[in-house]
Amino acid sequence: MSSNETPRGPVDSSRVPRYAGPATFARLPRLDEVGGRADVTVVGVPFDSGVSYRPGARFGGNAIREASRLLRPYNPAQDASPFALAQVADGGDIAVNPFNINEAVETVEAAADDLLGTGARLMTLGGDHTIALPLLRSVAKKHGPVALLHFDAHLDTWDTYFGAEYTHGTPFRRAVEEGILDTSALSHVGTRGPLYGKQDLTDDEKMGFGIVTSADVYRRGADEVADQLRQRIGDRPLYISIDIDCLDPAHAPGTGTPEAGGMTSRELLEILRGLASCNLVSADVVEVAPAYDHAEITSVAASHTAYELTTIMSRQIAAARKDSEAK
Ligand SMILES: N=C(N)NCCCC(=O)O
Ligand SMILES: [Zn+2]
Ligand SMILES: [Zn+2]
Repeated sequence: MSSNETPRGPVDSSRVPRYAGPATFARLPRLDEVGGRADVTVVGVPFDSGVSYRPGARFGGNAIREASRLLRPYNPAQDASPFALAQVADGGDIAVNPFNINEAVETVEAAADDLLGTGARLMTLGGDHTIALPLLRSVAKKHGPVALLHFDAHLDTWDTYFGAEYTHGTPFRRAVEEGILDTSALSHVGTRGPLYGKQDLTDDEKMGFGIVTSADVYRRGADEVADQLRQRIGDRPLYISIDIDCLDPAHAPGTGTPEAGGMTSRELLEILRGLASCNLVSADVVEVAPAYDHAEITSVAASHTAYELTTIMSRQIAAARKDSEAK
């Protein structure tokens, strides 16, 4: 979008009831309806062949789109209208091979290359957590090694499962091995639950990760946690990967590997709002498995999470545009 064009926003819910018509994220236009170019492209990756327990996250993206019908255009928590500040559009799904993980990973990387190549930032809706690896590869091609903020019950830095390198429990070990992460700014948030052994933590720390457990969030509060994370990240290009199982199963029952004792959706949203000044280059929300959901609890939480992330990106795009116009 050039600076003098007005972004095309969502369908007006006061004219067309929000439950009518096919779902796009937040009722935004499809990418092809805005000439194939957007500032932020929302894209689904219906892939869950990398899971170690309950399958079903392949249906996550569309469940989030359905739940996002109720999002409204003004975000008071960030005092911004994200879809007016920048062109946000729904790029549909990346169609990947469910029977060949390696091929699926390659397909996601190539599709992300194409989308990022248009100048857009990506707001990806998973899919299981395997897809974070090809997304990070693509982002690193554009920005160099990126800072990573990983919200998850799990470390996802394990080595292999049944000999498989690309799974939803291993993307961040692969990413560190490939040198696509800035190892001076890696954090897990929301970590909890049983591990295979203490070595899991030793390995993870060696890779450079800091851990903010879900109990830390509860004890210290969202603002203090966000402050600490912001300091660690600085002005590095940042990728945020959000496994919805970072939330307690009470707040996100619809997921494949639930763990008790997680964050509330309020804590997650507040931490994200506290990161609004970070240079967020792309993000994902993964592991929504609607078959285990009730009353859209999980997909509503995921849709609001994606909304906050989109708002952060839109605000930065608008601010950068203003800056360059002033020059
Ligand atoms: N990324 C998610 N959601 N889960 C990873 C769990 C891996 C395991 O079963 O040990
Ligand atoms: Zn997880
Ligand atoms: Zn995960």
